[in-house]
Order: sequence, then structure tokens, then C-alpha cells
Amino acid sequence: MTDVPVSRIRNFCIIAHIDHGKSTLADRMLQMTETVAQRKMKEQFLDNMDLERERGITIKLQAARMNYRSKDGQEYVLNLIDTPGHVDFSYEVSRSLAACEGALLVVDSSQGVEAQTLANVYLALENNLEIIPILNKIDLPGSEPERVANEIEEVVGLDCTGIIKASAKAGIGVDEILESIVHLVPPPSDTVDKPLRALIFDSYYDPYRGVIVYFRVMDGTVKTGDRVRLMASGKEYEIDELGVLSPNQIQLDSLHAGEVGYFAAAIKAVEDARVGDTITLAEAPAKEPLPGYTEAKPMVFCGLFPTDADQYEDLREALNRLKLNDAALSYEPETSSAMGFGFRCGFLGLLHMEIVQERLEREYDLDLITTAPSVIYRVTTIDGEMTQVDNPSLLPPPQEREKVEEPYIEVEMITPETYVGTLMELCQSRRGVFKDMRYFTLSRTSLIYELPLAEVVTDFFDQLKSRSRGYASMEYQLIGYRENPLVKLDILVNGDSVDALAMIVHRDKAYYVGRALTEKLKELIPRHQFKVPIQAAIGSKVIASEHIPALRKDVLAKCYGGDISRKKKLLQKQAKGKKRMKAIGTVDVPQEAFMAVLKLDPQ
Ligand SMILES: Nc1nc2c(ncn2[C@@H]2O[C@H](COP(=O)(O)OP(=O)(O)OP(=O)(O)O)[C@@H](O)[C@H]2O)c(=O)[nH]1
Repeated sequence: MTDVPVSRIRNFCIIAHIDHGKSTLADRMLQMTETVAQRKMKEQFLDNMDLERERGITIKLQAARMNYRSKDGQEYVLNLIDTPGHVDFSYEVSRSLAACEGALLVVDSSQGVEAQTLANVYLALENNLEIIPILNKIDLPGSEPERVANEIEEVVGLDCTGIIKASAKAGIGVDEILESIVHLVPPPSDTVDKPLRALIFDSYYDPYRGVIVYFRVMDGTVKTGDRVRLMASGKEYEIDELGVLSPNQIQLDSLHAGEVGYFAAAIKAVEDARVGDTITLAEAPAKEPLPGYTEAKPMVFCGLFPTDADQYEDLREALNRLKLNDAALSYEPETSSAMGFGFRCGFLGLLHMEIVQERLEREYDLDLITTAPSVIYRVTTIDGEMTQVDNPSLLPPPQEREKVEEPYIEVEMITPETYVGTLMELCQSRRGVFKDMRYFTLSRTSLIYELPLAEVVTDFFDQLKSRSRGYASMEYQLIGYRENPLVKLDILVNGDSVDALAMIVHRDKAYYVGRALTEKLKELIPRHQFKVPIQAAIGSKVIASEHIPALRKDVLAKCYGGDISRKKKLLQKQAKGKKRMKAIGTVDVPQEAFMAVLKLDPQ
């Protein structure tokens, strides 16, 4: 298989908005090229993590090599490199695009171009990829191929004359797609004679073989037994096993420029073989690494605490194991006066955070209390030193700080025109700065705003979806730090300041947030035998306060000791409710309270 000439290799990826049919099309191509036998075909081969399948989104990238006999009578090798479909993973997307020469742009012909699609098209253009537009789902009665083709021309700037009309589900147009890959996507450059350079576009941890690295050979050849160096980390390894993904691993002896494959080399954690790093030969290294490597940095932080303090070590062990497979996850021990021992964890974004939490609870059977997400603030103290603060409770007091800066992002939203007003309102209420507005065909509009990231990591995305009935999409990128009058809002429960509830807010919003939060906490914290005051304060100044009245009766009072099974049931119910509670002083605070800030009614 490795004697395939470079001129007959095509490396491509699929760019599509969530649900526009990327996985269905990939499956169909695997089927038509007989890469996967029909009966072995699991539904949606490319997304093989359970969580992914349940959520219907692609998180990890993978690859598939297909042999395809074109109508010109020649055998081609088509390497499909999958890309994750969420903004949190855009760096990984950019690296998988860098491993390709072409991209299929799949657009649902009953919907249209979405923000996500656009962002990835820009990435593909930056990487000089040949883009082949495809209208999918033409079998749907609501399909409007003409309108959507116009939109692609107008918005993306691609010539859509003769655009392929397909239905991945019904298998229409897939032949044409395979042919167009062969004829339109350029072959890789023939640089087999150069020193080895291979790009890592994904990796995962296998408990038996160590890290499995997915890579594309850009120059030269790599063989089993080669000693390779990772140019960014400087580490060296000997390749134990090497091969291609079809999509299951098939062992080979060597891979040359243009080919896509995997290797195992007893690497202990994915952190040691990061996406974007360049592999070269230790003995005859390339002079320059491939461009574009950066270390994916966590942007969103939260505290994770076991409800049961005995689970602290289990939580450490679980994080340790997840980290083996997730270079972007960061964690360090955190001690909270309210919550006890736990970890401060960093994530690429909100989705990444949710995925990790869910895995910890589901796969490791941990009961966790999660604190509200925070961003990294830059604080300059009066003696001119700059520190980074990812935990609101650690913000230095006002007299010690000169200024506080917060990360800003540029957000692009694409929405039907009807929702423009409500989305602008949303952005204004989140301290957004209007930048631009563009109209596309048939009343679809692109809105561009600059927003503080902190205002987006809470419930911005949910708001966007609910205000637009699911029709708007968004994409964002970090644009830098800006100074703002930010203050720390402390929450006191029963007179004790709860560090895990502290937050950093804009001075002008502090009063509103304080009031809304105390009201919400009043709803969420159950009644106790005594009256529980809840206050919001800036420094020593209380700006809002509520109280939870004392309980009058206990839950068993009604049962008169008569009906034992009913009594048991009540107690069980109560115990279950308690599971996700944290005792703060003498007050039991439920998990929802720590996330209350996400549930405040919009201003
Ligand atoms: N009617 C119709 N439905 C389709 C077609 N292609 C895909 N679908 C359906 O659209 C839904 C989404 O398809 P997927 O292939 O999972 O979409 P995706 O783009 O891979 O989504 P992510 O993995 O979440 O990024 C599924 O229910 C498919 O069955 C098509 O051509 N016609």
C-alpha cells in the first residue's frame, strides 16, 4: 500500500456546520469505496466516542484512508481527515486543515451557511485549500438549492456554477463528490527526498501501547524502528508500530510524503505529542519545524470539589487519567474555606468543561460540585507587578491593585433577520460593542460584536439559541485584554463569605447581579431549622440581602410514625436530594446554587 505515488493521493477534510451531514457523508464514502464492509458499518464510523455520539457532535478528530478507482481507471488513495465541529476546538481544526490539500464544504440546502461553517472556511482559505462546495439534504422537501448556492457564492465567495447537489442519506451525488475530490483537490507536493517532517493532527492515549499519534507526512519518509524527535517538545522516541487508518489501524512498514497514518512509540501522555508539533528524524533532523504550532491554552476555569471529601484522591486520580488523553485540560489543587479540598481546572471553553465534568461523573463515578466558570483576569498591583487571576476569590483587594484587565472576544453571529433585534439586545446587556452588520440573501444577517469573554462563558450561547429559536449560530475568537472597572462580589451565607460563590463583575452591573443572585440563592438553598441570611457585598459594603425563613415542620411530621414504608421513602428522597449538597458552616448548599449565576434572568 505504501508504493502509492504521491500524484495519486488526495488529502481532504469536510467542513460543515453541526448537523449538516458531515458524518453521514463520511460514512457513505467509506461504504462506497468499500473501506468498511456494509455489515460492519456501525452507524457513523467517524465519531467513535460514546459521549460524542450521544451529544451528536464531533469532538476528537480521526482519519480514514480509502482506495478509490476513479472513472479514469486509476486507483487513488483518498485520506479523509475528520475535524471537530465546535469552536472550543478550533486550533485542532486548523491543524487538521493544515494536513490537507482540499476541503468539502457541506451545507444543508434547507438551512444555509452558518457562523461555524464560515469560520472554518476562512481557516481553510488561510491554509490554501481547494474548497469544493456541496449542497446536502436535497432530498428534503424544504431544500432550497438555488438560494443556498447563491448564499455560498455571496458569503463565501466561491463559484457555485455546477455545484454538487447531494443527499448523503439517500446516497445521491456521492459518486460525483468522490470524482471531484480526485479531479479538483491537488495532490500533495512530491517531497519524498527531503528530511522527514510530519504534522501531528491528533493523538489519543491507549493504555496498552501508549499514545497513538495521528500524523500527515509532509516531507520525507518515516519507518517502523525510526528514532524520531518532536521538534517543539524536543523529546525523542523510537517508533514501535506504524500504519494507516482504514479507519481501523492497519500496520505498515513505512509512510512517505503525502500519506496520513498513525504511530505508537511508548509515549506516556498526549501532552508529550501535542497537536501541531512536527515529527522529524533524530539522526537527520529537518532544519525548520512546520509552521503553525501553538500550545492550546485553557480559557475557562472552574473549581471541582468532591461532595464527599473522601473522594478527593479519586478525583485526583481521575483527572490524572483524563489528562493523559487531553493535553488542553489543566488542573491544580485548590483549597476553599467553604468547599474544602478540590481542584481548579482549566478548559478550552464551556463545551470542553462540560465534557470533562460529565466524564468524571459518568466514567469515574464521582459526585462533584462545580463552581461557576471564570476567565483569566490580568491584575496589575500598585507596585507594578502583573499577575493572572483565574479564581475570583483570589482577586487582590482594591487598595492593592492598579488595574484589572479582562479577555475580549470578537463574536460573529449569523441569524435570520427577525432575531437581529433580540440578539443585539443580548449583546448590549453583556457589555458588547457593536462592530458590523452584513446582510446575506433572503434575510439572513451576520452581526459582529466585541464582548468580554466573561459575559459569554456563562449562558450566552443558550440565550442566543433560545432567543433565535435555535436558528442563530455563533463563532468567536480572542482579540486581547482590556481594562475595565471590575470589582469582586462576595456572597455571604449565614454570615460566612463563601469563596466558591465569589465573582468578578463590572462595577455598573454589581448591584443588579448582587440582587438577582441573592434572590436566586434564596430559591435554591433549602430551608433549614433556622433563618438563613444571604447577602451580596463589595468589600465590607452589603449591596443586596435576602433571607430564607426557618422551617416549621420536619418532613416526617405528617407521618405520625404510622406508615413505615412511606417514612422510608421520604427519608430516601431526602438523602438523594442531599447527595449534591455541600455543607457550608451549618447550611447545606445544593450544586445548583454554585451555578446560580448562569441562571440569572437577563437584565
Ligand atoms: N434528509 C436528509 N438527512 C440527512 C442527510 N444527511 C444527513 N442527514 C441527517 O442529518 C442529521 C445530522 O447528520 P450528521 O451526519 O450526524 O451531521 P454532522 O454534520 O456529522 O453533525 P456533527 O457530527 O454533530 O458535526 C442526521 O439525523 C442525518 O441522518 C441528507 O442528505 N438528507
